[in-house]
Amino acid sequence: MADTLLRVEHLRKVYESSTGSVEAIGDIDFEMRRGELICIVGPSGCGKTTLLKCISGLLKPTSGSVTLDGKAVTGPPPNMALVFQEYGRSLYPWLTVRGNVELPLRHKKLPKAEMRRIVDDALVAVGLDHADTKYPWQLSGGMQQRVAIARAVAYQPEVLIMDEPFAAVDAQTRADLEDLVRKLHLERGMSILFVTHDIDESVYLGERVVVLSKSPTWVQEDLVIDLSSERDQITTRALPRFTELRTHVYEQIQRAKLGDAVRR
Ligand SMILES: Nc1ncnc2c1ncn2[C@@H]1O[C@H](COP(=O)(O)OP(=O)(O)OP(=O)(O)O)[C@@H](O)[C@H]1O
Repeated sequence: MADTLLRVEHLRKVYESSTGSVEAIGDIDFEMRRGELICIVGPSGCGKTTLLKCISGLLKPTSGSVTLDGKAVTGPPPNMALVFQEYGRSLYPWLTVRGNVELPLRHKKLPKAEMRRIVDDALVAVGLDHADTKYPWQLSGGMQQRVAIARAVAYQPEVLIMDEPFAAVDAQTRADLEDLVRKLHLERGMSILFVTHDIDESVYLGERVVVLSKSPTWVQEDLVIDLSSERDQITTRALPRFTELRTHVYEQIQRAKLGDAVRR
């Protein structure tokens, strides 16, 4: 694939323990181009977190490989950022918003003015430029998740991995954060791999939706989302094509749950 950023090849993961072994990932293969926004969906417990842990170098696969920007992933890659569902646990309560966003940049030893410029830019990008001196516990859940996203933006990773990032916020905040992700992708060309349980969210956000089978998982479908890149919560979700796509993904997940999809 031209300009491949991330390549997952024949990835398999079996958890071994004293009580036996669990094959979480059967055989996963997919590629992501630079600048793409891909959503991953699948039935509950199918192996999404295991897959992300292998991609982010936190877990060693049993076999197969992950390659980022041409380099084999054998530990957490420096050019990757992660945003998780538990924003409360990913922010340091004793640091201000600015301090939290700055933290991963500190080892880059940037001149002070450059660091300030990058952090200011990231805070503006997520709409938190007015809140830089606040502490996480003074912010709403949605604002805290914006801080986590600003930290990832400031770090300027090659790829941003998001694991169910909006599962713990209310519906209105979730819609705003989805639009923030679309904006970062469109305006900054960020490459984003986004795992979600929410079928509508996957179709609204993604340029592709990768549907995983039930565990031990494999890629049941890799669907191109042929909606315009300019999306908005009201008109896009009201399009007949949006409804067709979400119905299709829904049916695929039902098949995945039943385990009746046949691997070609
Ligand atoms: N450390 C572990 N040891 C043994 N089995 C595990 C371990 N972690 C996960 N599993 C098993 O691997 C399978 C996939 O789990 P995983 O958490 O990756 O799925 P998931 O799709 O992220 O789940 P959810 O939809 O609940 O977020 C499940 O059967 C789970 O019980």
